[in-house]
Amino acid sequence: MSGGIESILPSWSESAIECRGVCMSYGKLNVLSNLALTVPQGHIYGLLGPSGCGKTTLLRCIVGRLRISKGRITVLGKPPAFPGHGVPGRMVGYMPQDLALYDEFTISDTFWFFGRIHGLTSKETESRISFLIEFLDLPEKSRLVRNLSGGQRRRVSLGAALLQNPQLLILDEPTVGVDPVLRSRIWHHLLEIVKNGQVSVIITTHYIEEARQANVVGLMRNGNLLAEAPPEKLMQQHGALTLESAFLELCQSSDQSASQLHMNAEGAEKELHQHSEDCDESFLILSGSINQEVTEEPKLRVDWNMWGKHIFPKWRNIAALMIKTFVRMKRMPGSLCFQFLLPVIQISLMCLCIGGEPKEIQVAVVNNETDGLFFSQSLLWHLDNSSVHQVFVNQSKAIAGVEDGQYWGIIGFGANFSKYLLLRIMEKQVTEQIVDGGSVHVWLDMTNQQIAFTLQLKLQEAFEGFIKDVLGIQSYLASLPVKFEVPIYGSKNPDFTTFIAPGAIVSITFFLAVGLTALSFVMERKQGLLDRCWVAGVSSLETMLAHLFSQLFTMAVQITLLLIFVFLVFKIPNEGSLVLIVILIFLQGVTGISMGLVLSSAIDDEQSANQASLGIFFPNLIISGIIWPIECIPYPLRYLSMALPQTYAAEALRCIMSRGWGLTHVMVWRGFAVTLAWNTFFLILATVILKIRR
Ligand SMILES: Nc1ncnc2c1ncn2[C@@H]1O[C@H](COP(=O)(O)OP(=O)(O)OP(=O)(O)O)[C@@H](O)[C@H]1O
Repeated sequence: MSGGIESILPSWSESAIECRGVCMSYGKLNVLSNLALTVPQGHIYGLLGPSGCGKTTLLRCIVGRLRISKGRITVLGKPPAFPGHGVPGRMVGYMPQDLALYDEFTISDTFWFFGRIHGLTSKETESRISFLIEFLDLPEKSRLVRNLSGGQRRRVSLGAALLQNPQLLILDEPTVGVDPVLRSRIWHHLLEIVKNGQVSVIITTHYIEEARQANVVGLMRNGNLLAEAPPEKLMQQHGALTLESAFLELCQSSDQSASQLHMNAEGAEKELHQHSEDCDESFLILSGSINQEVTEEPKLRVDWNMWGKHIFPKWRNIAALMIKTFVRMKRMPGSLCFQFLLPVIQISLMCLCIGGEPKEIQVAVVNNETDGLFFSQSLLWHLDNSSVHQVFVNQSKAIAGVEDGQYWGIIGFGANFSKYLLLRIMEKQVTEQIVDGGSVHVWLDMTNQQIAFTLQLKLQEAFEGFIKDVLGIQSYLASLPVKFEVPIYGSKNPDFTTFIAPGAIVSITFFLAVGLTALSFVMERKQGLLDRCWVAGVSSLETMLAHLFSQLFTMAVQITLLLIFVFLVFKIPNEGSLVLIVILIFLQGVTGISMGLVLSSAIDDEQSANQASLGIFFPNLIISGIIWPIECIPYPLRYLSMALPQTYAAEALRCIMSRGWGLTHVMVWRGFAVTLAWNTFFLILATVILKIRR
């Protein structure tokens, strides 16, 4: 059997594809075992076999998308993904089984997209589009792919593979769902393009009989090639009238060989040898015999190039991918508005609902004062009416009201409140009874900390205002012996919104970027779009960069709207540099994108991507000191908090906005440094995972 298929098939000097001793498995599932296959240059090769036998897997190994564990593959003279090789790239036209088309594209957009990647000129693209539309009987080129029928989509997908007139066509079931007339036209076209010997085609099909038009057919079963020969020879050999019956016969004899091998390995080996000798003149190759020979061949596998086939990114590809993203955005205005407005909605809700002062707190007032001064009344006038709603009732109704949850507390005055209060202020020595009678008695429902704190604060403010009224310039006599001077940073009455806003801005930007990146990559991978672009010559680095650049545009709009709302609408104070604020938020967005890349490289379906994004969101929000100061976090967790991407970034933004600090302060540059470090880490991690999982 030396020389393999080349020695027995007529007049093909070179092979377009050569596979020798190829093994490939998904985890423990061995899909290709010791497989040998030769696609002669300038011929059509029909790869046949039952569902699940490994045809698609083999094609993906041939285009370099899957890594083989053993053996050798040569495509157009070099291993796939060899540096500088056009496979993947312009030399190969790949039509995957799962169509892999952008639903939001029109037919014309689809061809333009692949045309840009292959570096076709506008004129070339236009003329190919006109030809393909006519040849593949496609509807108007302005029709959206998502509105096409299954068969029409399949033809668009075939058109994308034919677009650049590649030297090698790899077509995974291009004729499924295509009517017999068009099927015959497609075969006719394939026969035409291979005529001059420059183009080779490997095609899989479930319609075994249509493969009779191929120059060679390979019959695959259980990851092995049972036979490889011109169809007529194969039928002749088995005395079969159809290719299907020849295939059945081959399967049966392969089963018999396998069971005999199982019963008596030595005997079976002899038999196989005899059988292969018998077949030597018959153009039939049993995979067992050919494979034994080639497993000894040196293994040549290129796996150093994690990015595909070129190390330096091509701007042409990045531009094509960015145009793709913008076209898709244009076609999905609802989704675009959602992306732009979501951060604004989130920050607005946060500013409106968190950190504000409670309003209309119902409080029962029990005023038993009977003397003529009515200081109690004067003090109640100073109580902020917008926050505290006073309801005058008697003692028993007040207690019952608090117990029923009707009031948040009771403010009580004794019968001699005014008299005793005056005595307390004026006299040097007073009894405890006078101090007690001159005090406002407050019973609070303390189950709601924020409301209870507000009531305490409002009563304190009311008392201060009242004392000023009563004592005028001598009011200091009744003040606390603690004086809060003008604050060094911030205002005397800080609000919680000012504290939470910087952290909220950072986490909204970060998680939106995580979610959008992870989802878009996972969806594209699932639909086979990433694979198809990769085979067309786009490297993973270019895909990442294009996503980053387009996402930066989205982020620019998001951040502009976010800051307009934060500073102009909600008037959150800012003492620092707007430039630093914008850069830090952008960097956090980029960290989010890189984390999204990590998730999408590790996760295969959108549900898991959503779960992962959500799963990270809440713990991160809680532990990063965004909602509550990190000083409240117990120690082991505080170390974890410090290591998270948002803790120091939120702190830095807070320092810029509230204290007006710049990069000279450690708390500010530390936020930038940690953000950049996380960026680098996530990008390296995504690259490593992509390399491992490729
Ligand atoms: N990503 C994957 N992970 C794990 N197993 C896989 C994966 N892709 C395919 N397989 C398995 O590998 C085997 C071969 O699949 P493959 O898609 O190559 O078959 P096929 O011959 O192309 O089938 P069909 O004609 O139905 O498309 C099948 O058992 C399939 O379940």
